[in-house]
Amino acid sequence: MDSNLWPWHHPPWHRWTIQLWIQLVAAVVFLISWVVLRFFHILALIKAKWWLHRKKPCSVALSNEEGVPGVSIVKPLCSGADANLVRNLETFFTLNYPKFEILFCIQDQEDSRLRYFVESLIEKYPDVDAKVFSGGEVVGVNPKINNMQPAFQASQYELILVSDSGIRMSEDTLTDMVSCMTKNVGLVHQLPFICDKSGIAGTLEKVYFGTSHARIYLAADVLGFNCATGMSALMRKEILTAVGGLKAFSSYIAEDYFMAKSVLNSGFKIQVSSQPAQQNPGDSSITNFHSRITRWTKLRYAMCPGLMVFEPISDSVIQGVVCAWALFFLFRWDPVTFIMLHLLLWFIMDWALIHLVQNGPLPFSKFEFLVTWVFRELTAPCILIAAHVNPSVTWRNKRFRLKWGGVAEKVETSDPDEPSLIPITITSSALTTTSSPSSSSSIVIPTRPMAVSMAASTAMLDGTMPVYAPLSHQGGAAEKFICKEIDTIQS
Ligand SMILES: CCCCCCCC/C=C\CCCCCCCC(=O)N[C@@H](CO)[C@H](O)/C=C/CCCCCCCCCCCCC
Ligand SMILES: O=c1ccn([C@@H]2O[C@H](COP(=O)(O)OP(=O)(O)O[C@H]3OC[C@@H](O)[C@H](O)[C@H]3O)[C@@H](O)[C@H]2O)c(=O)[nH]1
Repeated sequence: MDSNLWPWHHPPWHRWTIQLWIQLVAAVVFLISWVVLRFFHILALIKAKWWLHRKKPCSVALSNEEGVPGVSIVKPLCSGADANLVRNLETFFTLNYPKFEILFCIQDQEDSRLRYFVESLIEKYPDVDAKVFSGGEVVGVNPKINNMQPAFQASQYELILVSDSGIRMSEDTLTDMVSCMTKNVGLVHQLPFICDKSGIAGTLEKVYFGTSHARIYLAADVLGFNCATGMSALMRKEILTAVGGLKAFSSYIAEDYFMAKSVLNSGFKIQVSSQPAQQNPGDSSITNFHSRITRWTKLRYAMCPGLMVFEPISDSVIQGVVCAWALFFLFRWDPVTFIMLHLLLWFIMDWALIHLVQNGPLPFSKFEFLVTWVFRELTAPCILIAAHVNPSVTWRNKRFRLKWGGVAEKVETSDPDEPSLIPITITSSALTTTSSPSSSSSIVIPTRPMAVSMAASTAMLDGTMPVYAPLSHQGGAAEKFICKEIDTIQS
């Protein structure tokens, strides 16, 4: 090739410095990453279009008990304010699957609030086989595994569904998942998604799980990478038992990734179910969302350090900037025009993807989507940076240090995140008319509004304790939550 011809604005090849060669290699790598990411985007769209929300779940019709595999549903529950908990749990009692048991795992033996909620539901649905385990068993570092251990050991069926506390089910979700568990499949997981919610935090979560997360999750699934998250995962018990049961995963915080790895190592496939997971947390906030996504990023970096390079390159803003530079370096293309076109294409593909994942009208306008999408894409690089700043992870007020490979160790702290407790008597009529608390015992309630409402509702429903809450919550959100909670249980 005539060395003066290309790239025409640089000196001839034989006069190139090391620096120019490095720039050339970087430019080519960036442009390849652009093509690869568009390919991932297209794969995700195809998978979403042809796999998600299919009318007939997978292949088998599972309508009666004959020959149907039984499912032990393990529900790890731990204290924390969540106004949707009862409604979410109730959806497991109304599943139309013919053969299942629900094993509730209450982490804290003293947690009378959770016990009350669970026992009320068990009483309301006497035909559903449900049991309560409390206190867990310490078999390792991961508190979710410790919490689930007794239930796992007592489980009677061949399939285990690990289902996090914030998950809702439609009547046919379990049927859909089981029918995806074909002969060579060992784990069926749900694409994480989120229920419709009003408010900025709900919109942000929906935009994230419907675009950025769904893109990489579905593409990874098509390409056969292990991407399973453990919020809703149906597994063959024999595979877990063969590697030592849940205990085998207790040294990791990302137990979900390692469970899926075991399934793959045992020669089985993992399969994404056709219904996305319906996360329905009652305590959505932008802060909660960011700390959760940062925690997940830290877990991924510890497990697969290569992602520290690949994830930034696959970020829309970072990729736009580096590719704009690459095209300028190689062809003197206008960087601003490229970035605008790049973001527009990315936006349109994300818009199409979220529609496929949602499979119905979105609970926000196009304008709200645009604003939230821009916010999410601009803050995404900050999350990647934040994951490097502090290597320890905080999960439900417990802190862990991650080692390379994903093994975790607990960091003993004085729990700075633990809310301070202050008891203040509430004197609202909305509270006092629904129970007659005795004054013989007392409870202290955290200052956070949601926690106040939940703790107060327990006391109300028990009818045995006086109710305390900060005066600032009287007549406000706390009371409304309490009344809603009581209605849900009593109806
Ligand atoms: C030029 C090439 C660009 C390649 C870009 C690759 C970017 C990969 C980014 C993310 C990896 C997949 C993330 C899936 C969502 C995981 C959500 C999550 O973090 N969940 C955790 C908590 O539940 C869980 O413990 C983690 C589970 C899976 C972690 C996956 C790790 C490694 C997978 C490697 C796959 C790379 C290729 C992806 C191809 C699309
Ligand atoms: O100390 C704990 C923490 C959590 N859990 C349970 O673990 C489940 C997931 O907890 P959260 O909702 O706080 O966390 P996430 O949704 O981020 O979890 C996700 O990341 C970490 C993985 O181990 C999980 O499998 C995955 O679902 C819940 O059911 C929760 O009750 C415990 O039982 N004990």
